[in-house]
Amino acid sequence: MPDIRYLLPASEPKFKDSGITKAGELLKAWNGSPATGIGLIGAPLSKTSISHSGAAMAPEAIRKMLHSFTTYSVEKDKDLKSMAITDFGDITPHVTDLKETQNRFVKVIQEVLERNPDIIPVILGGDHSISASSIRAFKKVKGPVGIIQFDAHHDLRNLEDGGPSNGTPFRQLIEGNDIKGEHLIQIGIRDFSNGRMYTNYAKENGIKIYSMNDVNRLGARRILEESVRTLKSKVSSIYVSVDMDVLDQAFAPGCPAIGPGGMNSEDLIQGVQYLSTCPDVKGMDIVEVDPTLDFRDMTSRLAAYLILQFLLNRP
Ligand SMILES: N=CN[C@@H](CCC(=O)O)C(=O)O
Ligand SMILES: [Mn+2]
Ligand SMILES: [Mn+2]
Repeated sequence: MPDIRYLLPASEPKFKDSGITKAGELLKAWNGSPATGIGLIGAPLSKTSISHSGAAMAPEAIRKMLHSFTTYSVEKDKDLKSMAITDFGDITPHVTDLKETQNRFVKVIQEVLERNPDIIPVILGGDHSISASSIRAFKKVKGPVGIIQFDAHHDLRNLEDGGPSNGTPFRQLIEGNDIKGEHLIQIGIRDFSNGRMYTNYAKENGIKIYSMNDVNRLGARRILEESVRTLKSKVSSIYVSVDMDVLDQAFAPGCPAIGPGGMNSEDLIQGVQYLSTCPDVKGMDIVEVDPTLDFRDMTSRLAAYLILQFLLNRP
């Protein structure tokens, strides 16, 4: 670029405050050597969604929204500016072969985890189908895994009606013997969003359900403390799966399956912040954000904020 004062590449921010670092600046492309800390992996797949979804565009939108935050937490008086978030990029889906795409997701995430044993992966969906691949890879590398799933839905649908979709990831994991039912805890399950057959399937398989009434009665923090305590006595690591439709529609307009009566964003934020203090929590995904449905990037921005909260208490 020719050296003319005030003439900058279009991609550069138009204003730089010398006292502020933007959270987007923490993203550092993986250089191939073993990384530590939080590592982002994009899993841009939403052709597997039952409802119309553009969630494949979420990894890009969420990364962009990191630039709307600074690195400073006023609550903790802590600046994250010297930390890095390793960006592993996005996994390339096959255009038409969804099973091939899901296999690729397993293989790539497995290889990233094997070559970076100390990273805490944050996988950005994509619709919720990606969690079946991601948790399968996670278990291959880390051993028995317990799951804390934030979701309005069980995602335990039968596989005969539509094959592996965003409604089936936890059914696939149970039927594939990747996890036991007792290693899955579902938080935020809500009315008129599920079928009795699937709630019964959850109960018969020992899955612990905290409905929205439980969240309102006990508080997310107490539920998470109980969940971490239960899981850590049974498994070697905990994976958190955040389906953003666990939130009330007022907080997550960019999810395909929005509805009323869900969690508020503050409870989810505090919950993720608490989970970031738990050494047994070794991975997370954020799914079901569709930037094409979103309003003023509210849902992508909240997803980016959750990543920062997840980073906040890491050494
Ligand atoms: N992960 C989302 N699962 C929901 C929504 C499915 C959809 O409509 O796309 C479910 O199975 O009901
Ligand atoms: Mn859901
Ligand atoms: Mn889901």
